[in-house]
Amino acid sequence: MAVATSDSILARSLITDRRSTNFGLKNEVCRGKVVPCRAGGKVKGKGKGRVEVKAAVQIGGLEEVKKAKEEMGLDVVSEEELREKGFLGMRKTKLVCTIGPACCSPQDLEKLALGGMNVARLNMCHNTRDWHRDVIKKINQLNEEKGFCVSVMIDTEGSQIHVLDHGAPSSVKAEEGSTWLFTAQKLEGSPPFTIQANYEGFSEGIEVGDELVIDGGMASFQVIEKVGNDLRCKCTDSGLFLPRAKFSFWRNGKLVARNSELPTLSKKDWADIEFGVSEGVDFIALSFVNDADPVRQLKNYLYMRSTRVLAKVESLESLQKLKEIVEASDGIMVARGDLGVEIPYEQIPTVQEEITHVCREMNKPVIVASQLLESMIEYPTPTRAEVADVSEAVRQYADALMLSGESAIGPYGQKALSILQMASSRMELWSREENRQSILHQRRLGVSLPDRIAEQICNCAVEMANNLGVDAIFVYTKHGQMASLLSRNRPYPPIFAFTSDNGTRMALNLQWGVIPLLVELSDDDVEANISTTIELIRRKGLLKPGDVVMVVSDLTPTHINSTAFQSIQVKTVV
Ligand SMILES: Nc1ncnc2c1ncn2[C@@H]1O[C@H](COP(=O)(O)OP(=O)(O)O)[C@@H](O)[C@H]1O
Ligand SMILES: C=C(OP(=O)(O)O)C(=O)O
Ligand SMILES: [K+]
Ligand SMILES: [Mg+2]
Repeated sequence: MAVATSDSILARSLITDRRSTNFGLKNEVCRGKVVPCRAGGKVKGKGKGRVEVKAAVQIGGLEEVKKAKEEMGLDVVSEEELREKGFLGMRKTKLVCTIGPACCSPQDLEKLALGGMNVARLNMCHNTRDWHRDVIKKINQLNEEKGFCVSVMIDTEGSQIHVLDHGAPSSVKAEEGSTWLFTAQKLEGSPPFTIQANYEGFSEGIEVGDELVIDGGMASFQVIEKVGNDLRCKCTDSGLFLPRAKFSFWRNGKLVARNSELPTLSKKDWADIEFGVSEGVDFIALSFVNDADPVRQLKNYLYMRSTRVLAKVESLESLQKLKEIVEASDGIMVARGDLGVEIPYEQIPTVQEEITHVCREMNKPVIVASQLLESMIEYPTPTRAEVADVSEAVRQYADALMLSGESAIGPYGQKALSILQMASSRMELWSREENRQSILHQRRLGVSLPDRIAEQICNCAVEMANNLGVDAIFVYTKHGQMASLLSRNRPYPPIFAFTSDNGTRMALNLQWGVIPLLVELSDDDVEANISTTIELIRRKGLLKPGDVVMVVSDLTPTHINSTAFQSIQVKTVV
């Protein structure tokens, strides 16, 4: 252990702790002995914890490139929010908006970006690839020309048994006691009381007496006869068939598990994935993941690309294999729409809390999705119950909240987004005041020593940052690992994650409390990185004298002779 200090007592007191970590120093380990070293670098000490920050020395043509990149450093929305609300007032919970016909013009997309949309979601169930391509192009333009930082996610269609044809353009009502035929055969004309399912094997394993539930409870039927593959059913609970309404079968109060017969990644999904990759999307969300295999398969396919794979938890099977799915993926979506078709409603709140907890433990970002402000698809105000649901997801420390139809087809998408924004800021403040962060336990993640050191550094850094009341945490990251380990601890101050990898920047957009910035970073000069980035934020007038920044750095060796460097430093801006 080495210590940079003007005070030999501090150095000697550290000897009592005999573990050889490399906290705050190049990792030359000496046990039980104080070895004085001369520190280089460009940071001058000025009393305890007080330093003078000098601009990094920039050389020749590099300067131009660096300046250009710096301009992309902080996105316009974070900058504005920081000016308006200060470091501690910044929203930490990330916001995802589904883009649909109601919000796909450049003007609408810009309003959503200004309103705090961090990730735009494109649901490949709907519309054409050309339409999606056009939206991606508009978002890229907003990012490049107007300084936004909006990531793009595509969401696969996946395979699910649903209504293909119900004989009407919109909804059809089923009255209690009426008898209906469910078939996979193509319908000729619009025969009454007949529903076409999308999958030939939809009735396999289904028995007379089973219950057929539409859209998780919109309407219910009892199977009264099986004719070949067709099912004749009697309506036991009246309701509506909507386009693409979902089927689930129940026996003795339990779901008859059947989705596993369908492939998670269909031919169309692979074509959509190829499309997404060629368009450079940042996230691919996989629908109806039942185990870790399709996630691994897709990750292998994406090998060496920065595209992140999110698994949607929306089936009974995915709950049974939750941990292996979380482990294999880069993040999770709690897709409550379909999940509510597969498990009884009353289980959704506890299942959501469990999933967010597991994701947090395993350090994977989690999105809580579907029906957050459902009534706003029609009305300009949410129900109070919806606001309470949103706040609960924030209280559980989900990384992100998602709008679906509220933004895709509703006329009040921007307002819905502003409600998510306000409700999350409010609950984050309350959680901080109640000191709820400290209640959360975490399991150890890392196996190798460097991973364990990184994890410990981030855990300690956040505890220190909260106790000291620092204004911001700065971290330098290649793949986003250190930034996400800090985020996992849900610190009070925002985490400014500096990276020279744009893929990492866009992926970090989904992580709680992280403001990702694209900058040119040195591979071996930590002090230069620190002074350049502090200067970058200070030049914008966002850091002022007296502000305290905690700097966490982790430099992995790039060649054999160099050493790892991991440190926590607390700097007061002068
Ligand atoms: N790209 C799109 N084009 C047309 N309509 C869309 C699009 N994306 C979403 N929608 C509409 O918004 C609704 C809500 O979106 P989402 O929750 O993603 O889909 P779903 O309800 O099919 O699961 C959809 O039912 C659909 O009517
Ligand atoms: C987000 C979900 O998936 P999709 O909208 O694709 O059905 C869901 O089911 O909640
Ligand atoms: K989908
Ligand atoms: Mg779904």
